[in-house]
Amino acid sequence: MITVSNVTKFYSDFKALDDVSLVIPDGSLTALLGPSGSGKTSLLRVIAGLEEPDAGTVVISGQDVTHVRPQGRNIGFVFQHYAAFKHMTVRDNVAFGLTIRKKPKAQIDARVDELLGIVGLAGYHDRYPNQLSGGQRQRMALARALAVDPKVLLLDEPFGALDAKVREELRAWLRRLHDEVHVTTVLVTHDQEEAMDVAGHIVVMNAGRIEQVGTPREVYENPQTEFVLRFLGPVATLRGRLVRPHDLVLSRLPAPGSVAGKVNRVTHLGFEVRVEVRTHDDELVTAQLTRGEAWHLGIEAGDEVHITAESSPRRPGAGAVDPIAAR
Ligand SMILES: Nc1ncnc2c1ncn2[C@@H]1O[C@H](COP(=O)(O)OP(=O)(O)OP(=O)(O)O)[C@@H](O)[C@H]1O
Repeated sequence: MITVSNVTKFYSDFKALDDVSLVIPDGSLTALLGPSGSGKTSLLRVIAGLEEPDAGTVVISGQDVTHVRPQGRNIGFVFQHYAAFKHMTVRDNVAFGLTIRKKPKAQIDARVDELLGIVGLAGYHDRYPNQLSGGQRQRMALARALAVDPKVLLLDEPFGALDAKVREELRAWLRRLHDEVHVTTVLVTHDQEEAMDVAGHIVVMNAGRIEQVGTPREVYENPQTEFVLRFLGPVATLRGRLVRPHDLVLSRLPAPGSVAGKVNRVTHLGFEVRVEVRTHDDELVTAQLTRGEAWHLGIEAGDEVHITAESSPRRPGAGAVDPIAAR
């Protein structure tokens, strides 16, 4: 378990972290999610010991490590622009931490084989980093970080520099890897889809503070602040109330609490259909329908419709969100 208590971090007179407290459970995969400058990297660096906080403490597995150097914390790291040792083979890069700990050669060879298998680079022992693709290099970096059996794995935008398709593959792969090795993992990302896709817990950060902590479902379906609601997905405004566009229901006939309007535009985006409605109070509202729903309604520009806002957690069958059962 990682326990961060009342951590404040200044860079000169700029407060990058403002009284941050957080508990990261053992074996979890936690994403620190927030816009650029919200303090994600600073928090990760404080956990890693690369930055010392101005106030507060960091405890890892019961040990107060606030003033312990990174080398003494038993953590593994991977950064976005991972600096591999270019003159060393994949084998030697992965073995590095074990070699400097003077482990026996047979033990190192066995561990390297095992790790290269886990990260999908079996047989790549003798290549050099410049003979690998970007995604393969990041996987080698993960193998290297895992080699010394860290208690905690810290990843700062590890797939940030890669193209969308490779990122997606690596995310799926990271999830599987985490299921296999269960090392407590903290991942920094500014990409909400990446966080929702890969993490079991999401810590939403804004301006040096934590806005909300929860499972992907909790933070998406029960956002505690307007910031979280807006950061995690699109929002529409209906009579001043903020809702997700897919929680807007359109009907031909008025319903209790519905708002009347005229369809401005219908956009077909494959599975999704966006319907822009100008209400009679002159609000412009975009509802998101499935193709089936849109077809069923047979809606076209110029039609009169009635809009109702539904909140997804209360939709029949969905039930309340159970923080334990969700993911
Ligand atoms: N070494 C530093 N000296 C001065 N200011 C810094 C330093 N490192 C970070 N900052 C500032 O602290 C704030 C938080 O930075 P941090 O890197 O933690 O944010 P972030 O959420 O990780 O952002 P990004 O997604 O852009 O990396 C930013 O405003 C940044 O400019």
